Amino acid sequence: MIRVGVNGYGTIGKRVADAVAAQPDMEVAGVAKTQPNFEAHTAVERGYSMYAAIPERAPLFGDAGIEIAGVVDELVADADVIVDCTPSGIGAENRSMYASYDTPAIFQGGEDASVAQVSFNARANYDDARGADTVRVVSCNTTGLSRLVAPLEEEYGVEKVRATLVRRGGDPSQHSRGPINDILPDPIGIPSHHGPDVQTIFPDLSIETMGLKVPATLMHVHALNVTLGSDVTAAHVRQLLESQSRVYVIPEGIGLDGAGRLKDFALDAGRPRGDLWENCVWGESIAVEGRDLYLFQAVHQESDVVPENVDAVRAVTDSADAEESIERTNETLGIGLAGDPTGFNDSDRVGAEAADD
Ligand SMILES: NC(=O)C1=CN([C@@H]2O[C@H](COP(=O)(O)OP(=O)(O)OC[C@H]3O[C@@H](n4cnc5c(N)ncnc54)[C@H](OP(=O)(O)O)[C@@H]3O)[C@@H](O)[C@H]2O)C=CC1
Ligand SMILES: O=C(OP(=O)(O)O)[C@H](O)COP(=O)(O)O
Repeated sequence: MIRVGVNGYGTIGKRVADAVAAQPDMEVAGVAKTQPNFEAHTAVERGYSMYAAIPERAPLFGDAGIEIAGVVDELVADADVIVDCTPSGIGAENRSMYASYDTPAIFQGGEDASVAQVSFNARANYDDARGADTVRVVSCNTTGLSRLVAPLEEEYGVEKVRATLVRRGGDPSQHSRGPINDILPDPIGIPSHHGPDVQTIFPDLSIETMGLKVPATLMHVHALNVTLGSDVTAAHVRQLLESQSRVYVIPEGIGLDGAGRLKDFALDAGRPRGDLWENCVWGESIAVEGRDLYLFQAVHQESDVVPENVDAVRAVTDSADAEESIERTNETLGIGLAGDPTGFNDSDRVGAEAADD
C-alpha cells in the first residue's frame, strides 16, 4: 500500500484524499490543516488522521474536540508520498520540508512550474514523472487543454492552438471573491499564463491563450480553434475524442446546454460533490474547416485535476504504467462505468486509446 499524506485540505485536498482512499493500492496516511474548522471535522469523520499544519496551532484542535496525530513534519516523515494541496505559493515554501524527509512530493498548478522536476498530465506525459521526487499536476485549465492536445497531436499533429478561456470567478465556497458582478479580461495581458503552462507539458506546441473571468462558480468554458497537421472531418475528431476516457462528448438533444445543467447532471448521476472529472466537450460544437478544428468544452475546476493527482502518486512511486494507472483510477472513481444511456459513463472509453481510423 502506498501511504499518501495530503497537506492542505481545501477544495482540491479533500477531493484528492477521498480519491486516494478509494484506490486499492493506496491509503491516506493523514491530512494536515491549519485550523479545526468544519472541513477538519469532516476529515475526522471520514477516518483521516489529522495533523497540525502549523505546530503552534496544534492546541486549537484539541480545544475543538479533534484529536491530532501529530504535526505536519510527522505526516511527511510517515508518508510514502505527499500531495501538497495548500494555497498557491505555500507549496513552494513546503518543498524543503518534503526534501528533508526524502518524501516525494506532488504539487498543484497554482505553483510555478519551477517547484517540481516535472509538470504532469497523465494522458500526455505520465512516463516523465516515473520515479521523480517532485511533480506538479498542472492547473485545471491546463489539464483540460492538455487532455485535448495529447490525442490531437498524436493523431493529426497540431500546428497551432488558439484558446479563449472563460474562467469561473471563484469556487462555490470562495466567498472571499464575492459577491461578484463583472466581466474581467484576466489576465489583461496576452497570452494568459495558460499557454506557457501547457508548454510545460508540450514544449514544442504553438499555443496562444486569452482569459476572461465571469461571475460564475460552476466551471470554466473554453472556446478552441486548433489548426491541425492534416485535413480531417468533424466526425473523425469526434470519434477520437469519444475514445478518450477523460473526455465526455456531450450528446446532442439531451439538454446539457450549459455548465449549470452539466453540474446538475453530475449530481443526478450520483457523482460525489457533483464532480465532473472529465473534460465536457459539446459534440455539436465540433466543427472542421480544412485543417481548422473548432469546439467548446467545459472544465470542472474543482475536480478535473483529482484523477491526475492519483496517477501522479503511481508515477512517482513507479508502481504502475500509464495505462494501468489511468484505468485503475477511472474504475475506482467511476469514470467509465457502464450502464449510462447518455454515454456519460461509457465502458468502451479507456485510458490512452485513440480512435480507429
Ligand atoms: N480550486 C481550483 O479551482 C483549483 C485549484 N488548483 C490549485 O490547487 C491548489 C490548492 O487550491 P484550492 O484547493 O483551491 O485551495 P483552498 O484554499 O480551497 O484549499 C487550500 C487549503 O489549504 C489550507 N492551508 C492554508 N495554509 C496552509 C498551510 N500553510 N499548510 C497547510 N494547509 C494550509 C487551508 O485550509 P485550512 O487553513 O482550513 O487548513 C485551505 O483550505 C492551488 O495551487 C490551486 O492553484 C488547481 C486546480 C483547480
Ligand atoms: O488553476 C486554476 O485556474 P487556472 O488554470 O486558470 O490557473 C484554478 O481554477 C484556480 O484559479 P484561480 O486563479 O481563479 O484561483
